[in-house]
Amino acid sequence: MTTIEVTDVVKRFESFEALKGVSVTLAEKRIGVVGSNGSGKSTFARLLNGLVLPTRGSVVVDGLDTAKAGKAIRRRVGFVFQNPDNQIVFPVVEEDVAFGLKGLKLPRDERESLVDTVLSRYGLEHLRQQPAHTLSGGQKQLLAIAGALITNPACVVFDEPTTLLDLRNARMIARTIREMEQTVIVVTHDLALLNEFDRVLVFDEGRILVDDAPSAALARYVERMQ
Ligand SMILES: Nc1ncnc2c1ncn2[C@@H]1O[C@H](COP(=O)(O)OP(=O)(O)OP(=O)(O)O)[C@@H](O)[C@H]1O
Repeated sequence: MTTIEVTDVVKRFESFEALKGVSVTLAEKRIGVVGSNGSGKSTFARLLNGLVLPTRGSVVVDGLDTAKAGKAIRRRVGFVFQNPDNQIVFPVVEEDVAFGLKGLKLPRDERESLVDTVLSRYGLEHLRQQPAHTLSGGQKQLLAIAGALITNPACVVFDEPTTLLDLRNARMIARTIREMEQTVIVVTHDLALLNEFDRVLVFDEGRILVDDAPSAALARYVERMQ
């Protein structure tokens, strides 16, 4: 289990405060993050593995501060972006999925075996030689998840993982997330995705407005949106 301690975080982009003092400790296995457009959810998600650093305050992951140990934290906390096209960097599926292993200096057979395992876990083994840009939207999202998981992070942050997908692929990704062994933190507008989660945070104008079990938190969110 991963514990992430966010303490009094302000994030400013030039003069705009996207986060206005957020404090929360995340230690549950499945945490959802919802809120209106521009409320700071993506900024919060990116803080959790040091993709964004706080202007004030701190983010500490299992005792490591994101401002000082970003690289070690990104091995522990993976990130899946909303649009898999932003995450796919190599032309061929098997090369792309292996990207996270670069720099780890693994022997070739060990690397190959990790690639085999992760491709088969996400049902992508028959596509391994295929150009990544020819995959369907759902397959690309699975490839992005496979690429984030190949280094076996303890926690994975998803930023709107089902937004670009059709119903069938959205359901497949939802099931994939539900079945993951890792700690997952999911930013989404798809409230049904969070039904069986442990905890839901509702963001509003750069602050956490509600922090509760899914049914209570989502009811407050829906009420507020009316
Ligand atoms: N790099 C940046 N530079 C300037 N402003 C930014 C930057 N990143 C985010 N913002 C601003 O911070 C605010 C919060 O953005 P964020 O992406 O965190 O919202 P969000 O809740 O994820 O929204 P959405 O649901 O639309 O994805 C927005 O007003 C956005 O314009």
